[in-house]
Formats: sequence, structure tokens, C-alpha cells
Amino acid sequence: CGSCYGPTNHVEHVRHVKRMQPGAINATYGPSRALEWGQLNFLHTTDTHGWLEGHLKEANYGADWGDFVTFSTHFKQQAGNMGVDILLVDTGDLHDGAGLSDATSPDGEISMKIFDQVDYDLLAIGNHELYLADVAYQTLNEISAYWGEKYLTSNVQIANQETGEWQYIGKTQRYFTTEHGLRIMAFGVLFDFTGNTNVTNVITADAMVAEQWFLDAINTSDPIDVFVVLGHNPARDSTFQVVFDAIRAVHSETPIQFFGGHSHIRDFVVYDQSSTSIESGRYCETLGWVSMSGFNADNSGYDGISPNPAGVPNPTRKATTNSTSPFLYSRRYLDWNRRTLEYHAATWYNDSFDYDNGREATAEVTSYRKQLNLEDLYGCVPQDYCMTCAPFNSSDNIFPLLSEALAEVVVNTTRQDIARYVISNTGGVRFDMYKGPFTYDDSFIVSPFEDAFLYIPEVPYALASTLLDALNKAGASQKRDLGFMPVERDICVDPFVEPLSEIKRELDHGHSHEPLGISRHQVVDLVPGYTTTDDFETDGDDTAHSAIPYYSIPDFFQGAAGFDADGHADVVDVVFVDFIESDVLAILGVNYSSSDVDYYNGADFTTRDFLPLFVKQSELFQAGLPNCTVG
Ligand SMILES: O=c1ccn([C@@H]2O[C@H](COP(=O)(O)O)[C@@H](O)[C@H]2O)c(=O)[nH]1
Ligand SMILES: [Zn+2]
Ligand SMILES: [Zn+2]
Repeated sequence: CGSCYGPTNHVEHVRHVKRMQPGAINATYGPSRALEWGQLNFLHTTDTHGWLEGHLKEANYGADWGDFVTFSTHFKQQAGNMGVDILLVDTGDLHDGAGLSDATSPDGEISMKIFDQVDYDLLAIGNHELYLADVAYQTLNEISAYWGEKYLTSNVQIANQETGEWQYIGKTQRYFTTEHGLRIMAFGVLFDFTGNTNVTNVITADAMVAEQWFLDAINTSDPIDVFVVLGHNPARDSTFQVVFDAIRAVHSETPIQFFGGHSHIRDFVVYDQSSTSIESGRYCETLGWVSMSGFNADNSGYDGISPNPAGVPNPTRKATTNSTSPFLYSRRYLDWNRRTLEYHAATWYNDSFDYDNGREATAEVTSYRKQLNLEDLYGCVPQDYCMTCAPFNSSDNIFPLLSEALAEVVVNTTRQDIARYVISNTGGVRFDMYKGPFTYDDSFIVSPFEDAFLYIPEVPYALASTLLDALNKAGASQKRDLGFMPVERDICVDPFVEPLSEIKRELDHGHSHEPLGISRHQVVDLVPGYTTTDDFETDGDDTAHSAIPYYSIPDFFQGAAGFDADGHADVVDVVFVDFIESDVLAILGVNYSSSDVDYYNGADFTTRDFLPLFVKQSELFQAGLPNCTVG
């Protein structure tokens, strides 16, 4: 397997989450154990991609941003009552994934105002804030301006709109003292992203750690009790390692806590006995929790540090089995639903969960969704179509359907008699399509990018017909933007995961799974979802789930139209999304260059447009109207 370039297999399959029906949340299989509170506690979000309305078709992820506003307010109060610190952290990718963020121009114009209602302490930039110049300047002028010293872009710059000089979008570092006296040095480090608009500059981690400001920050004479490194960067096998090494060269024992993102998985990684790293999923499905204890007058230089809070569980785990460090940790991945939030806010037994600030945010989500027409009904999806829970070519997989859609609606009427291949990257498809109403919102949820369709006219059939296979053999050049450092791997395990959870396997071998409080006979009823295995093993998921099958998919797929009955033609228009132009040209070879490329259907018809158009004109999607129901 030449391209084992992504996360390790056991981590990869936790990202694939099948829905449960609305209403399927029940009392038996929700969260079952209190969180462990330490001296320093964190709540972490990442890759929210505009899903602030929550998952309307998946009850297990059905909380909205207002619920999180309320929950985080409860947690800040609880920390205050316990006399400990809590920090709220977000690690970027704020849009490209849902109508609330993407139906405005530029993306995020409305959703950012709702996002801002959570009282974050530290935030970092994602690659989705950097693809387009207008979004990048919005990030500078609105996001960075709003969050000020809390918005950390240690390796990301933008051209000053007046002078053209590079300036950091946010701050390079934040040195601050928590309410209870911990002195923190924080950095925000994006992976070595190369697909950014040229009005921005991403400095590699290697270069960043050699810069004077960074050396000054880690060599400062100001006391540092803990480093917090956040960044849109996978928790594992990423350039976080470079930052870790640079800090450790100067501070051999100071705790370093990483918060990552970008690969859309749940993961927790031990760097050393005083350093760990969490990644908290994607799309408002996961709220990450990390807590640590072990600060004392010797290692924090602060006398009055609060002890572990009483009356609640506390962190108990050393990062490594032979750790001699005083630091103990806990981590948890909370499912993004109200039952979970109410349970952990300890309000599930009465009605006192909601606060006005959360209610207001929820009301804004609802009213902006209306204003943006996100509930407009375009069709009725006859069955579930998933990206990876069924084999790529099967009828339950979304890609055969999308291939049909590309073939049918991506057509230039002046060239409709010429056969065409319409090629797209599977990475541009972002979510499953569920049985039931297909709304304007769903068109962003499945295909949010504004990538135009380009074409090269009349390519000889012999060459055009080999293109898709050749592209998939070569693999997407965006792979370099996955954020993972290339890792030598001996084996590449087939990523298919049997639809049995780790927990069930464990029970079948006669072990109980006490932390989750689940007995053998209950297992069969678990709701499908995350079944995470990380460096602290298998008890990270706050709610137990059964695993979801996972089938790998190629990097590219295509629709084909206008061929004769045998599937042949003399020449073919090769149509492709602009995001993959360099991949296509690389395969076509020296006889083709960008001067052969033009818009197929104008600049305004993009990957956002083909699916709603197909749904509106397809009998398959119109048949179920007007009485279309979810599930
Ligand atoms: O215009 C675009 C921009 C991005 N993509 C796809 O998205 C991923 C990156 O998404 P993350 O959320 O940062 O993981 C990129 O690799 C492309 O596959 C796109 O298709 N078009
Ligand atoms: Zn993302
Ligand atoms: Zn990303």
C-alpha cells in the first residue's frame, strides 16, 4: 500500500458515524458516568463547519449551538464553584458544510455571529478559512478582530490590504494567567497547508519553530506552568510533533497540552508523560473533554493552586505506564445531544438546563435558517445513501447516485452532442444523504464547495477513457493537505470494519466493560456511532455505540453521458471540478496545459448547484412529495 498516508486504521474507522432516527435517544444508552474534573479542565470543539443547527436528522447529534452556549456557561460556573480552571478551545474550519454558514456571501457572514456567543478562551484558524481571499479577509477583519488576543495563528499570515506586507492574521502566542493562577503559554499552529489563497502565507512548522518570536516565547524568563498548543492539525502524526520537540528542547518537564483537528476523528495521543493531545471529531457531533491534575507549589511556582475538586471524580491516569510525572489525565468524547449536555450539567432531573444566552442563540439559529430559506423543500430522498458505510459501487452508497447526477445535469447545451466525462473529487462530498426531505440546507451539507466545472474539449477517447483510473492510481494531490506527516507503515489493513463494536468483541470474550456500565444483553441495542480506540484505549466515548461498517473509497469519481450504446465515442469532453485541475493535467501529460482548459458551463455553475438541480428534476426525488417524512 503505497499511500498509507492517513490515520492509523484503528483511528480511521471511528470517524464514520451512522445516524439514529430522531427520537431514538433513550434513557438506557445515554451518558452514564460523571466527568473527571481536575485542576485544569478543557472543553474542545473543532471542524464545526457551520453545523450550528445541530444534526436535524440524527437525534444523537441533535443539540444546537444555543444548547452548547448554555452548557459551556454551566461548565464555567461549575469550575468557578469548584475553584478550578476551565478553558474553552476551538481549532478551526468554521464553514463549508452547512447552509447556515454557506448560504451567505462570503461564507460565515451570519453563522460567525452565532458561533461567537460561546465564551472561548483560545481559538485557532482552519484551512477552510484560507481557501478564498474574501473569506481570509473576513477571518482577519471579523474573526480575529472579535477574538483579539485569543485568536492564535502562529504560522499564518495575510497580505496587508494597504501595504501588501505580510501580517499575522491573529496573534502568534498568548501568555496569560488563569483565574486560579496557572501561567499558560499558548500557540496556534495550522498544519503545513499548501492549498491556501495567495493572499495568505502558511509558514511550515519547521520554519516557525526557528523564528525569533517563537524562540523568545519558549525562552522567556516569565514562568510557564503549562504550554497549550492548539491548531488545525491532526492530534497524531502531524507537525504538532515539531512543536513538541522544540518546546521539549527547552522545557523537559513542563506539561504541554495539544488540541487538534482537521482529520475529523476522535483521537487522544500521548506524547510523553506530561504531554497529551486530543482531537474532537467534526460537524458538531463531538464535544471533547480533557482534564489534568498534578500542579503543586514545586511545578507551578504558585502556592495557592486549588487541589482536585471534591465531590466529583478526578483524573486518575498517568499518561504513560512508567510515568514519574505528577500529572494525571482524563479525556472524554461527548455526543452532541441535549441529553448528554443536560446530564453533565447535572440538570437532567429538572428543567433548569436552559439559560437565556443559549435560548437566544437557538432563536437566532432558527430565525436565520428561515431568513436564508434553508428549509425550502427540493425533493424527497427515497433511501439512505452513505459515503463509506456501504461498498463504493453499491446502491446504498452515495457516489453512484452522484455520478448519475453529474452525468445528467452538468451539461453545456451547445456541446450536449459530444460525449462527456464529468470528474469530481470524493473529498468534495462531505456528508451522507438521508431518507426524507431534501432541503436547500441539504445541498450544502452534501456538496458545499463553490468549485466550478472546467473542461478540455474533445480529448481522444483512448486517453479520456483511462483518466479516472489513472487519477485514482495517482491519488489526489490534496492528500498532501491532509496534515499527516508521512509515516512508514509495513502493513495497510483493509479499512473495512465489521459492524460489531470493540465493546461487543470484548464482551464476547467474556470481559465486562465496567466504565460504560453495559452488560452483555444490552449491547445488541446500542445505537450505531463512534467506537473510539485511542492511546487511553476504549473508554473515551461518553456514550457507548455499536460500530459502523467502513469501506474505503477512491479519491475521484465520474459521471458519463453522450456515449454510444457500447460506451464509446471518438472524442470526449473531459469536464472536471476546478479543485482538481492540476491532478487532471498531471495525468494528461505534456500535450495538455492550462491553456486548453476553460469553463464548461460558466464560472457560476458550481459543485453547489448540480445536486439541487438534479433533485428538483429527478423522478426518484420528486416521487415522494408532498408527504415526505424523515427516516
Ligand atoms: O474547494 C474545495 C476545498 C476543499 N475541498 C475538499 O475538502 C478537503 C479539506 O477539508 P477538511 O475539512 O479541511 O478536511 C480537501 O482535502 C478537499 O477534499 C474541496 O473538494 N474543494
Ligand atoms: Zn474540517
Ligand atoms: Zn481542515
